[in-house]
Amino acid sequence: MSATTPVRPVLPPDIKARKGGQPMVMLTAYTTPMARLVDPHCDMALVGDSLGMVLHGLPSTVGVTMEMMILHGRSVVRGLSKAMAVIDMPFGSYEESPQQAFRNAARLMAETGAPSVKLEGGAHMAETIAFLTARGVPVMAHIGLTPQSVNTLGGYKVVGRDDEAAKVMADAKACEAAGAFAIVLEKVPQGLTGQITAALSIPTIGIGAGADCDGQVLVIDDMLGLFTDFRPKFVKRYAELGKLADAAIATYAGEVRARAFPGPEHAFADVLPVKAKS
Ligand SMILES: Nc1nc(=O)c2c([nH]1)NC[C@@H]1CN(c3ccc(C(=O)N[C@@H](CCC(=O)O)C(=O)O)cc3)CN21
Ligand SMILES: CC(C)C(=O)C(=O)O
Ligand SMILES: [Mg+2]
Repeated sequence: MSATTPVRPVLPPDIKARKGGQPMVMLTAYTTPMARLVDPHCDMALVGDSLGMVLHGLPSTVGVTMEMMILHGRSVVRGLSKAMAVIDMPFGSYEESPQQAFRNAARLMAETGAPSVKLEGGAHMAETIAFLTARGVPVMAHIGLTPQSVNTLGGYKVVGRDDEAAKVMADAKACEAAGAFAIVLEKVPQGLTGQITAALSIPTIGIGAGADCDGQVLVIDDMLGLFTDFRPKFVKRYAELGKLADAAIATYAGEVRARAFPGPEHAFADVLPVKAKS
């Protein structure tokens, strides 16, 4: 491509068109440097509200605010040149009414530059998804385990076993009918994931939902071994960066205490020779 040809950004219709193709790749990113690492390899970068737990030490995603999502969303968008940003709507910013959801989604998009939002909920959010989609807000839905509802669900358990399966399928179909461009399936049994993926004309993106999805997403700090407070079964560790960092910090601490760091190569020469005292 010539230097004068602008790279056309990936937009939600491009993602939607990849239904049934090669699996799409999505990771979270919360900052510019992480976005730069994710961008060349991924189709989408998720500014997940998991940032509340991973970066801010919150006990769940319930305490995440619009201000936190905007600050991190801006940071991520600055680091992307190829992958499409998706930004989570935080708890309390969209559930009240379609109007509240539009006001906050528009703010997230306008103030971060992300071309799409994600919100948790199935059939009960369908009216809101349709309202947003009709007004220029592309929506990725998130069903199955919806972490913002941890207090009503009572934990981060599998959703959609036994008699619950029909409800998850109905949620998926309701989100599709409402105009969602893709759906995240979290901690859904793999057989049900396959049925949902086959039944829908929009892509499914799985996390703990097995292989039968149109794409996969993970929290980047989990797969890099940087976040270790909990380790769901669905996380595969591709690196142990937390362990590498611990070893590096321990070495630094030892060298400082032993006066082995800094060495002369890390220091600056004086302009004039320091005169020896006579
Ligand atoms: N770092 C991180 N990774 C995530 O995947 C993630 C977040 N944070 N924050 C928001 C939600 C919360 N999620 C979670 C959190 C914990 C488990 C977990 O501990 N799962 C265990 C079983 C727990 C149970 O049955 O109660 C597992 O083995 O899957 C799963 C998903 C997924 N999301
Ligand atoms: C786990 C993913 C899907 C998410 O919603 C997040 O990172 O907040
Ligand atoms: Mg989330």
